[in-house]
Amino acid sequence: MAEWHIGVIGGSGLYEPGDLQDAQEIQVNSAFGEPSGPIATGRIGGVKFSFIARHGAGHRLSPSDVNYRANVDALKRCGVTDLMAVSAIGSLREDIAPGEFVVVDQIIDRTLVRERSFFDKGIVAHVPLADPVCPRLSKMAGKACGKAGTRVHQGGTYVAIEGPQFSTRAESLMYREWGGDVIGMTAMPEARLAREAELPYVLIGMVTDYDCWRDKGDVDVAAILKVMAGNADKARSMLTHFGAGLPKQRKASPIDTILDTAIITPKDNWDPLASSKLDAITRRLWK
Ligand SMILES: CSC[C@H]1O[C@H](OP(=O)(O)O)[C@H](O)[C@@H]1O
Ligand SMILES: Nc1ncnc2[nH]cnc12
Repeated sequence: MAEWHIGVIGGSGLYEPGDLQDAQEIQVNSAFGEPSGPIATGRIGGVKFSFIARHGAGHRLSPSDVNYRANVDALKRCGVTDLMAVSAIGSLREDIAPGEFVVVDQIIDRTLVRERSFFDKGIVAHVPLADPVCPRLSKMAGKACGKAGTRVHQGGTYVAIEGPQFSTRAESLMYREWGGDVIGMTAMPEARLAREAELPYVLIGMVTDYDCWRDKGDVDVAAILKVMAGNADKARSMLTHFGAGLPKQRKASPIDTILDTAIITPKDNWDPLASSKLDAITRRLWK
């Protein structure tokens, strides 16, 4: 059993975590390039948290420009044990309304041009991804959303599009046919990379709009921004309740050691350059 250390990736609208005590801002270098910005570390409810704003200060990075590998690697270097993503999402279902939260449990990946693996050269790994989020964290996050006073949907399929444009109406209708419940632009490759970094991942979507399947018009960014401000307050409250509600000690998760059975390249054949880039992620296996 060990201490929790929650990494938080704050999406559109959530640029700072709120109630972070003993806060410090640190710059963390990654062998995978530049993270989106500095990491704020501190404690919420006595639990360690490290926070990064996904789109950087002032929201300068588009979903395709976010260096997802560097962000996950930098948080791993800080020693986080688990990863919580908070994201603005559109709804593909009548019953999921703007202002509500969805604890996502499945993802359909429609992204096109992103680095999606830490194991792209010199060491080959195939991690399982059937269930891309951690059920334990999802349950606790759902409870925390409820305590923050928002209606929460426990489970839902997120369609990850490349963006930055919103979808065409035909695409939006097709995603509904596919079983998509919500839509966004960032859950992939983030969830893939979290799994490769042996970090249990939870994704809390804050609904801002109905995408374009429902009404005649377009998705309206001005309307999104209005809903987003209220959502961000609720997300900060959710983080406070989440920190307060965690059990004192963290029990091991199967995801903590997922690379034991995923790396197919024998250690003797590991490329030294790949190995040194992957030092934070594979250090556990060096012994
Ligand atoms: C501002 S609406 C579109 C934008 O918001 C979401 O970002 P994030 O997932 O980081 O909250 C969505 O994925 C798009 O990037
Ligand atoms: N309708 C939508 N499509 C894609 N990403 C979104 N993020 C928030 N609303 C969205």
